Amino acid sequence: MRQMRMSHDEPLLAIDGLKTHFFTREGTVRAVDGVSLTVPRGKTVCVVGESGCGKSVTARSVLGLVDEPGRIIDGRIAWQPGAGEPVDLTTLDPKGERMRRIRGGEISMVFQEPMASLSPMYTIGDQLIETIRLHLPLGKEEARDRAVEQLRRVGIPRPEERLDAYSFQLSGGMCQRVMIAIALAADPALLIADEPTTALDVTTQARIIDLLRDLQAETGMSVLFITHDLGVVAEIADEVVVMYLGTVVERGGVDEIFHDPKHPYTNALLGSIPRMGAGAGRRLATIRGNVPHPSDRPAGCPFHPRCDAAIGGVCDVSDPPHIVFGEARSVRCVLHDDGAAVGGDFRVDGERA
Ligand SMILES: Nc1ncnc2c1ncn2[C@@H]1O[C@H](COP(=O)(O)OP(=O)(O)OP(=O)(O)O)[C@@H](O)[C@H]1O
Repeated sequence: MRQMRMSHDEPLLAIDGLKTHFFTREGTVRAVDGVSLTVPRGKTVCVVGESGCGKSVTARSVLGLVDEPGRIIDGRIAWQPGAGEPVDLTTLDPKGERMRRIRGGEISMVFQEPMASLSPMYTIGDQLIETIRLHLPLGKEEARDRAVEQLRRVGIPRPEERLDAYSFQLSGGMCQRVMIAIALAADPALLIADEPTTALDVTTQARIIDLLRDLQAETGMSVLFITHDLGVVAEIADEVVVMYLGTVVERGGVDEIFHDPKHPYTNALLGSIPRMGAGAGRRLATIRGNVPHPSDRPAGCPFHPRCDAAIGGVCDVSDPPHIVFGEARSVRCVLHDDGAAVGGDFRVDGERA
């Protein structure tokens, strides 16, 4: 079932300078603090970083799903599924008609806990058919046929029977397949997957990743995939966005990130991937220290207290420069603030982290 999408150069989604803060009694939590990234048409962009870096809050900001006491306080999220003018999602009422049509219709999301996302009170079929009828002008029978087709598409055996099952009768992997079927029910242009395999066992994880890759290739949709697992990134990404403490520290194509990482944080993340055949006695490198809480952000480069390459009097004092090497290739680090050091075509952007 290949979909034809209008091809033009603008990215499907362009997040620019997004700031989403939580105004808690204890103070302001700058969970997302100036994030810029783009999702091109038909590509999979992975957002990677340790827990607490702001990956989920970035994703939830796109769909107007930021929990209280959070608020988008700055930035733009340009959404352009067709050839017309982009809509800035930050300007839409999160509970309004337009956002409700976009959410689940044009942009869908799957979450980490499939069991928690499905209601135990209704059958799989009820929940799938409800989503289909919400977004597509189909009668009951047609919606039921489409529901069966959707379950078949995500690899659920005997889909007609499974329509009458409840989530608690299915395994975690099957529930995640159902969630993916619901997410894709209205053929969205963008699927946001927030750690969709983290709660699953390793074999099931691999199957779900394969499924998402196949569905992406079949439909031509774009995918924004959030994970802390660089092994998963290697499997599925076209482009990678590395986040640290509410900011994007590096962006690049998947090969560039794995073979030519520029930010010490990216390097450290790569050093912590378990490798096949590395030898049972070999200890895995871990990144020293922890991600500080966003309300307690260090001065200068947020990564400097954990960085082996940090320069005293520089990294602990000044914001790192944003160095742009190409459209989807950039790094925020003073180590590359020198043409001779990196070579090639680069410029230092005026914008600061
Ligand atoms: N409702 C909230 N109130 C206050 N702070 C919040 C709230 N939701 C998220 N945060 C804070 O925002 C920061 C970013 O959280 P986020 O969930 O986006 O991180 P993440 O990178 O997705 O991590 P994980 O992989 O653990 O989900 C965290 O420090 C978190 O404590």
